Amino acid sequence: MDTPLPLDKLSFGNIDQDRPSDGVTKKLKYVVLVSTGSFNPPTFMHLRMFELAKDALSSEGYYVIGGYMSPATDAYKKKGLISAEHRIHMSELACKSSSFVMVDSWEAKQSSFPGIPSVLARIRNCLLESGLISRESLRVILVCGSDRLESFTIPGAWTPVQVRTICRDYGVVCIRREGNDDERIVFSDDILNENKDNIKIVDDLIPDQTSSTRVRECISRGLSVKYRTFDEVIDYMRKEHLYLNLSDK
Ligand SMILES: Nc1ncnc2c1ncn2[C@@H]1O[C@H](COP(=O)(O)OP(=O)(O)OP(=O)(O)O)[C@@H](O)[C@H]1O
Ligand SMILES: NC(=O)c1ccc[n+]([C@@H]2O[C@H](COP(=O)(O)O)[C@@H](O)[C@H]2O)c1
Repeated sequence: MDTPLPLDKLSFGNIDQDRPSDGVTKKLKYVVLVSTGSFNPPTFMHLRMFELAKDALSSEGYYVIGGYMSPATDAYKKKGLISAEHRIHMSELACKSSSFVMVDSWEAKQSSFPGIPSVLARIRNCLLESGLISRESLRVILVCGSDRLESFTIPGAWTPVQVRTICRDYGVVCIRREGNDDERIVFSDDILNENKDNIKIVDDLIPDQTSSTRVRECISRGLSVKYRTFDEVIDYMRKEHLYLNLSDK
């Protein structure tokens, strides 16, 4: 299925002006951030992750030119996962407030589960084919939370090839979640440890434990989710009667 990658929010800025003031002289690299997830529904935290990753990478001399949320396909079959159509639409509503984050619906439209390396490769290839950026100056980096990083170490959840590809060929920015000991996770796993220089762990000064599960739970109990996610997402969920009954699927 031909799904064009949206490019409208990519911004190359003025790379000299944006050079960090701490005298970092290494050549700036353009970064595109990618977050895969169910986004069932998207929350403020899903967009905050991009802001946190961008701040962290900018301070190291990288230049973040854009970001993509990649909602999972229905073939992911996670409990309570509502249709990709709704999740894509809500992710698009969530991204409206961002100057640089877009939605790539390619993964969501696949009839089988493509796996994160394929999502990252697809985004990188589309960007290179666009002619906007050269292979040497582009880095595509996965943004995730601690639970995803930890899942890389759970036997059977991923193949070693997938984890190595993600960490070595792309890189990971991990946003610490629920006070997780991410450093220990990296240290105690062979593949993560051998790629530790490509894994950046980021703490939010204001940690936020919002999760989609908790948002769904609030909705099903008739509780407010205002200030947990975007008003447009709330309006959409209300209009479409989403998550009212958690035993739906
Ligand atoms: N509060 C948070 N702090 C750090 N990372 C988060 C947070 N919420 C979500 N993430 C990360 O966002 C990515 C996409 O998450 P996902 O869509 O699975 O949301 P979730 O809140 O974990 O969902 P669910 O509760 O349905 O499992 C994952 O890498 C996840 O770790
Ligand atoms: N082995 C794999 O490739 C694998 C395993 C689990 C999750 N995922 C990814 O995680 C996303 C879903 O995330 P959550 O389970 O956090 O909602 C999907 O987009 C999928 O790409 C991939």
